[in-house]
Amino acid sequence: MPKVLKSAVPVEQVAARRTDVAERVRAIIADIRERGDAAVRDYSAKFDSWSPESFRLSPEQVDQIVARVPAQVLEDIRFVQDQVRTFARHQRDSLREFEVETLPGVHLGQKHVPVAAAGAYVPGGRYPLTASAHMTIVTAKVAGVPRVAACTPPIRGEVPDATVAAMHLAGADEIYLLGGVQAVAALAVGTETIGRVDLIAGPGNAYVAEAKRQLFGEVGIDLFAGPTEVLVVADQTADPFVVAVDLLSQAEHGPDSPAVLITTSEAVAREVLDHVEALLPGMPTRDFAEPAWRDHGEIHVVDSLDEAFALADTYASEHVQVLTAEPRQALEKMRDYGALFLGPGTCVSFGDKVIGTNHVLPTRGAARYTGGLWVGKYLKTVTYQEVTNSESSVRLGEVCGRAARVELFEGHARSGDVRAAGFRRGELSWNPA
Ligand SMILES: NC(=O)c1ccc[n+]([C@@H]2O[C@H](COP(=O)([O-])OP(=O)(O)OC[C@H]3O[C@@H](n4cnc5c(N)ncnc54)[C@H](O)[C@@H]3O)[C@@H](O)[C@H]2O)c1
Ligand SMILES: N[C@H](CO)Cc1c[nH]c[nH+]1
Ligand SMILES: [Zn+2]
Repeated sequence: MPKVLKSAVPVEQVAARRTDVAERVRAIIADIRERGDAAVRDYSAKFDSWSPESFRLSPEQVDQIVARVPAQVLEDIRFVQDQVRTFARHQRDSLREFEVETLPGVHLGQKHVPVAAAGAYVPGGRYPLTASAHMTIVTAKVAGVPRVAACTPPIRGEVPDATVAAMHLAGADEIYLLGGVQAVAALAVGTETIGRVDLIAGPGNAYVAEAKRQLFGEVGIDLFAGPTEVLVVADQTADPFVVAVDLLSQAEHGPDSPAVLITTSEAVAREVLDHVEALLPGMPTRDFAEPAWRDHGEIHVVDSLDEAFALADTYASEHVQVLTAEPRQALEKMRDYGALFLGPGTCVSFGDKVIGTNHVLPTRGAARYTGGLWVGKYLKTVTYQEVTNSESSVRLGEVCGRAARVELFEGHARSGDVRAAGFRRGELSWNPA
């Protein structure tokens, strides 16, 4: 019989917190629309103790910051950016542009055009999320975005040196030390000093994710990528200590980060619970991990792996770590997740920091309808058409006239009529004299 060994806080409590966040974000966006840069400055001072002369870093400031970063850190940034770039290039090369002739002289085509300007949000209010610079900016540049305006918040008034270095090395065209709703809103609506962009990509806390959600439409967004989530599917072969470490590795992101275990082994579940309790007090980030585990930690014991995968799908979790004897089964059995981590040889932290797949992933159920950030999110898949055969123009014009009139669209019908009649009588041609 399925059993719940640990459950999370009731959904109503979570919903109430979300409503509160949504209202605050709405008020900040409205204020920035009205007062522009002055409001941006006020919120940056309030939330991040940061109110410089200019939020944009000059090339000289960037050079000074990069010079402060230890050589090993820069080498690691370059290594990881190479991994991210390699994977992103494969994604780009997998995209097909084509033109097909569907009727004589009827040419239909598809192209992928990068957005002209993208905002790359690199989070970091609580701790530096340097790796998000690789994920957002390198990927945008592989997609061919000409203007990438990248924002990251200072951390309690301090410049995140490694993150700025990563933004620079990734190829950002503009770097702003600005975070939160104020950064997202400025990029979306444009202020005197920050030019508006066409699309904003990147992860963030509940405020950042909600700001992107509210501004969607006025600006494009990559996906809903809010507070981190992890779900582990484990059988009796899993090492309970590894499971506990992996759950806490993501719970440390913040007090609103869910960590869920679904296992077929009650013995593993009980050991995991003990390890988590033992590990938590020694975690330097326990201020985030403890409330996350207390309020959003769950342990479910189920009867079979099929049941485990089916239950896991209902969470549509951002990350799913599979620690079972045959982890690749998950590729067939699961549908709803941001990314899968198969077997004990890899982990969510590899995806977060080093391996090369993109760590900007859907949260709060968005994995039901989207995958994570990738080259394609910066591209617009557009179509075009051309007809170079008069008989086809006549035929399409006649069908168009009839089809449009069924829907009472007389204006549309006439566009079809003039082509049908014009090409039939030879009054229309491709090279008019
Ligand atoms: N889903 C993903 O792909 C993914 C990837 C990486 C990180 N994340 C998430 O990103 C988040 C990073 O969080 P963070 O806080 O360190 O950085 P952040 O950059 O997302 O947010 C920092 C900003 O939050 C704003 N803020 C803080 N308190 C506020 C309040 N009370 N009202 C309004 N605005 C407020 C501040 O303006 C600050 O600049 C974590 O939740 C992490 O889980 C998600
Ligand atoms: N786990 C985060 C995605 O939700 C990504 C990340 C970056 N650094 C640490 N973690
Ligand atoms: Zn992480």
